[in-house]
Amino acid sequence: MTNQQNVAVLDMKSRGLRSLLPPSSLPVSKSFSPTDLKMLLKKRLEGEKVGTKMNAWVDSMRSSSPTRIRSTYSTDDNSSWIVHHPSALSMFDQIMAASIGKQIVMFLDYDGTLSPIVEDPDRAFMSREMRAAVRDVARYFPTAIVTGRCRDKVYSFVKLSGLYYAGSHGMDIKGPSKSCKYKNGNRGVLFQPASEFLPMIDEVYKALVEKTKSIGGAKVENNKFCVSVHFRCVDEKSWAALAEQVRSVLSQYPKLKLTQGRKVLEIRPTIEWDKGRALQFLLEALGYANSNDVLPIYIGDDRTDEDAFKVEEFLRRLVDWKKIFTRRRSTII
Ligand SMILES: O=P(O)(O)OC[C@H]1O[C@H](O[C@H]2O[C@H](CO)[C@@H](O)[C@H](O)[C@H]2O)[C@H](O)[C@@H](O)[C@@H]1O
Repeated sequence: MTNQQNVAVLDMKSRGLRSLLPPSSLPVSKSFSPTDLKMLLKKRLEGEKVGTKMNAWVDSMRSSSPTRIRSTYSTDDNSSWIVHHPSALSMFDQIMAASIGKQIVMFLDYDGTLSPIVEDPDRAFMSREMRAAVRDVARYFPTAIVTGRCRDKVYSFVKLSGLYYAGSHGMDIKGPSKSCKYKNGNRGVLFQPASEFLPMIDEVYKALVEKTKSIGGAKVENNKFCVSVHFRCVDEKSWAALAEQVRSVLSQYPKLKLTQGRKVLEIRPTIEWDKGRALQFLLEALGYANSNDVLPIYIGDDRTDEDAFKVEEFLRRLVDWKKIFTRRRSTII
């Protein structure tokens, strides 16, 4: 009887423990003290917490970069996103009407907006036609490239000196290297609100390169004030492993946070600064702080995958409009 009871108790413990530990790690004949059990339970709960977090990460990695098919909305559906956010091209005349008497300032995202999305981030080149369209727009309107990329890298792709560049998600802002004819112009502007994070970002970059080197297709990109971990070329089966490596590095750096882009995990400082703040900063630098005389236009791809041809067409129409408008005004005068 006693024996049976003992067996029963042992059985209960081992069944209970089996659910706390992976099967292979269960020493069947070992008896566990209440303290052991408490510790195991605590570990299990911690594990579950991390596990839940990891599942959430992987789910959101899966949902990043929706396909064109998923982002095509039916205009019949009143609740669809596109009804509330109509194409800038179809609203072109209305936008231009709203811009009369105001200075248009152009803000352009790079990846997925000026350049197509490609597998290798080092080969995301923009077309010659797109470069010409951006160059023309910048002739008529103050123009800034606002990107998650390192500023020098995006400059090496865009190769236009008359523009403002805000790299590292707006944490690295520089004015045009050639003379600028706009209001205050503020040609020499250089703003780096996260400069104290440089050594930390460099350290994290190295740690991530090391930790992810065994995961096929993973690529870590140093964007100076932030780091990108690309998983576009990683087999989906390894996404959880990759996310776990990123999490383990990030857990050592409470001053850094994780955000997500298109098939990319982005690690950046927890400062109150982003592309939106960079946009405000640039408007101020151009002399349009709290001004009603300005119409900022931002073109970015976000999650809806705007077609680069549409972006180019919009830029061209803007320049044509400006030329016609200027001609008309000078005829009236
Ligand atoms: O703000 P953005 O200019 O859109 O930069 C965001 C990230 O863009 C780049 O990655 C994306 O484009 C790559 C090339 O087409 C593609 O391979 C990757 O999957 C996309 O996420 C850039 O490489 C990242 O560093 C930026 O964070």
